[in-house]
Amino acid sequence: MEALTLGPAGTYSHRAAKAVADEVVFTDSKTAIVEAVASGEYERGVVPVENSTEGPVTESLDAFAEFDVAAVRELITPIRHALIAQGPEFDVVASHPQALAQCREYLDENYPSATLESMTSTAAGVERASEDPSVAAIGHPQNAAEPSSASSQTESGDATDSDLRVVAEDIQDQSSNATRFLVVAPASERSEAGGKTSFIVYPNVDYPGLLLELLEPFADRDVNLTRVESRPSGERLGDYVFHIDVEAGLYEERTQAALAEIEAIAEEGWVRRLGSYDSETVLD
Ligand SMILES: O=C(O)C(=O)C[C@]1(C(=O)O)C=C[C@@H](O)C=C1
Repeated sequence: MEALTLGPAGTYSHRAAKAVADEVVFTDSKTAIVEAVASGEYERGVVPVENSTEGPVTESLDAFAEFDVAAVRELITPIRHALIAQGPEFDVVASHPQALAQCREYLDENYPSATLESMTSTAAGVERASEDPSVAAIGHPQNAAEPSSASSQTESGDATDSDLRVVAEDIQDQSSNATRFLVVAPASERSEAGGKTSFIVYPNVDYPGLLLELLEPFADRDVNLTRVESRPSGERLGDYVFHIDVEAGLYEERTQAALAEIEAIAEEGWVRRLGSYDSETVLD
């Protein structure tokens, strides 16, 4: 099966996608991944949704609220960042904003005067570092070639891709840094089977105790919530869309009963079931 994910080759998304697809194709936006799966252009998409250090990947969450897709699998992968450059001297550190944020303390301590540059992905930062010796990237260590020898310089002395080296390893601020990805499929493949369920609620009303009312149906049935995230609806200030994950499958009577209560509370808005899925840890 083919999966669309964040490129170019070498991103953490690529590494996660390899665990579920024979062929991985790339784009440079998470919204584009979800949209392409919703429209049926791709059978599967792999998008990051949450990091243990930096929290939600908001672009992915907003895309789930905008486009109708099913979440069919969860992948959790440890994220161990390396600093990759052509040499130890550089002025700029280029990476995905999530990766820059996950290494904030390390960068403040070791490279306080470096300029931080946001890229569409960690691997895009590596490409940038391969083209410019004044730029370092943050990404998976395998994006760097072995330390270069003099023979890997071009005649002009320009650096080649193989001049990239790992300047420092394990630079993430938290050693347990991990990112959670969801594998998305067309809405028709939504499943009721699995140990976890994700859904999105837009109540389109606001009154004291609303959030409590939305969560109580699960507490009442002893269903554990694993995540609650509020995102602005974009309609008006203070108006939210709630992303809720629970540790129960849609096949379970208690999940269906809780969701029926929530649908009644959100009758002015909408509830989208992303579906149920199982979770697995993908190493490397
Ligand atoms: O840039 C990448 O390598 C990605 O796959 C994206 C992403 C993200 O958006 O969270 C994925 C995992 C890491 O947490 C850092 C970046």
